[in-house]
Amino acid sequence: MDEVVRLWSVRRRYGAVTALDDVTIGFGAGTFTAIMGPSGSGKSTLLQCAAGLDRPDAGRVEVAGVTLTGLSEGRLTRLRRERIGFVFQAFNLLPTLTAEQNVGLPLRLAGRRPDRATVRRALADVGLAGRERHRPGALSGGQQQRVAIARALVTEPAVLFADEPTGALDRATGHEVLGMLRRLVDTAGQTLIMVTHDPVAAGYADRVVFLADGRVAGRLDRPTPEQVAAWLAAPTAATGPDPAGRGAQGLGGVGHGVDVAGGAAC
Ligand SMILES: Nc1ncnc2c1ncn2[C@@H]1O[C@H](COP(=O)(O)OP(=O)(O)OP(=O)(O)O)[C@@H](O)[C@H]1O
Repeated sequence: MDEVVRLWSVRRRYGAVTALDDVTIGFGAGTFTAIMGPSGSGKSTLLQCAAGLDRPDAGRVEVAGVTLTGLSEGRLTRLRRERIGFVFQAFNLLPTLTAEQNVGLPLRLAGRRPDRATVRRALADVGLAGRERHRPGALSGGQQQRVAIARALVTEPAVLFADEPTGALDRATGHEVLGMLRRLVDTAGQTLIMVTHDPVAAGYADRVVFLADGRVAGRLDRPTPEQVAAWLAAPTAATGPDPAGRGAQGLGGVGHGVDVAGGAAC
């Protein structure tokens, strides 16, 4: 399978803290991956490095066939604008702009005149036809996140990164947004990489990658929320020093599709 995003031996330190430690991982085209792990395990750092928002100290990152390492700030910014979409927990919409104007913003930043039909289609694709003139304050949390998703997708990015996209939403609204993201992957072939703490949210993904102490500690294919919760409930066993024991202790009863990677490629 083609990989849209690939990291090779990526390391990122902040002073004495090693946030990412020799991470090698690939993300297939048209797949939905959830990144999970305890607080401080390096999830956001992984996302930021993969999206070109942060630069690793060592290793290589490739997005849509372009190696980010060594790109000038200008070229990196252009690549981010044209090939990468990002959705945050806090929506990050501009409150004085309408939904339509918010969605058109990335096109303006890329020096393109937003075509009204393109912007309206992006809003319709996330179920917001008829809300084009609403400002964020007149929209519900779920609708605001849909505007943010339309904004991230309007440039037709090769990959969409989402950092806790349902963290600020109630459970029912979160399900709606996750269902919509799932459909984007299934029907439009969107590649999606999402950080989440929520096993239910991770259950929408094709694969869960678990981080611990800045390393890839394991992965779970076709995850159910119960399998994800079982993994998270035994992180020490799952990432312990004995590779043979890790699988047996950390994943008891989890079933098929489970792999303990221990920092190796996924
Ligand atoms: N800009 C920074 N300066 C200093 N330390 C940082 C910085 N960013 C991250 N770190 C540290 O790197 C480690 C990994 O942080 P990161 O935010 O990637 O973890 P996370 O798994 O996303 O955590 P959380 O689930 O709490 O958001 C942590 O120890 C964190 O304190």
